[in-house]
Amino acid sequence: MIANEKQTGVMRVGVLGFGGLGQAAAKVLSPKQEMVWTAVADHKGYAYHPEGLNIDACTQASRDRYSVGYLDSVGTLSNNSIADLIQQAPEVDGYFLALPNLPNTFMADVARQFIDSGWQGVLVDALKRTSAVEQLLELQSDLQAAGITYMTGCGATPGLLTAAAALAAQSYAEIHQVKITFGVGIANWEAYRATIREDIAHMPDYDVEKARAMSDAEVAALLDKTNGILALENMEHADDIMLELAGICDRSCVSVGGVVDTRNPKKPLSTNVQITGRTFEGKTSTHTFTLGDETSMAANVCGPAFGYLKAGIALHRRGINGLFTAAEVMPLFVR
Ligand SMILES: NC(=O)c1ccc[n+]([C@@H]2O[C@H](COP(=O)([O-])OP(=O)(O)OC[C@H]3O[C@@H](n4cnc5c(N)ncnc54)[C@H](O)[C@@H]3O)[C@@H](O)[C@H]2O)c1
Repeated sequence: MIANEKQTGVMRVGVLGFGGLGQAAAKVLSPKQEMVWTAVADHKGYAYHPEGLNIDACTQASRDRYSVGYLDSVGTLSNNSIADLIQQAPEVDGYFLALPNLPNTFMADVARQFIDSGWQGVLVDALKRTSAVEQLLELQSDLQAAGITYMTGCGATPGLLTAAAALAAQSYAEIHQVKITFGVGIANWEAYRATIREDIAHMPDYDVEKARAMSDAEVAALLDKTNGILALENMEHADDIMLELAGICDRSCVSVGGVVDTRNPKKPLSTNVQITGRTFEGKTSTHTFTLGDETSMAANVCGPAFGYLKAGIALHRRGINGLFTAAEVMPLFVR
């Protein structure tokens, strides 16, 4: 058995959702010494082992039988997998919520399940929509009272790029514009069903409910029409509210758009954030932070998510609970 986290320094980590991001998250964790992956849930079941889960066995169960709940000895099938896992695994220090936010109220509902359960620890999400983060803000005092430290918007965008904007803003006396442009390349859309549906929801004539209700065949037919490309602009993205909450600029100064190629792992363009402002000397300038083209969406979401999980655990240990965003806390590198 792994001794208590405070004695060993090892943090016990759970991943909720075992799709594209959840499986990548488990791979990101596997060489880490400071974190051990002990819990996972998907929509049909969960698996838990206090000494760590076997990534190959979990991936195989998910691929061949569509749920980690089928795993021998560590797996349990459940229609209420998140609530059941929370009860079965009280010593998990923190969870990465790699779950679809479909409907747009889902993540706030999951947060309420944690609040009601009596579990205390750290939650990290990679939420995208402004309105989803607004729902979590309404839970601020409940999270504090429950002893939960919740880090929201901690993926790539929002997340890494929002944090880069917050850092770059320090050169300026006034921020005029933050422009985020992302390029994502994935070999096949079915590896990231929720991500692609949530992106489709931003297209003209679509919304979250319409995209959520689409069958796989309908998604494939839409992608056939666009040659596998989703081009998105002026998206409702929580980078805006996060930078506003951090006191950096009004949300109207922030814009997010990008291109997703669902048929080619090569990025269609380089992901970047441009921060334009005026210095104290009156000069207008732009800082640009560009992600390396070789880094995948999964690397740029899961790396930051665990960096913020570590930062959240440090805050939680100091008795600091409640909701934080990626724009107000520095992620801590996980060794
Ligand atoms: N912020 C960012 O930069 C960023 C980037 C990419 C993706 N995302 C977000 O990450 C999320 C996950 O995306 P994905 O493509 O990996 O999803 P996916 O569809 O590949 O996987 C979703 C997983 O969640 C599980 N699940 C669904 N409902 C559940 C429930 N009620 N209880 C337990 N498990 C449940 C499914 O079984 C599956 O394992 C999406 O919301 C997406 O928007 C954020």
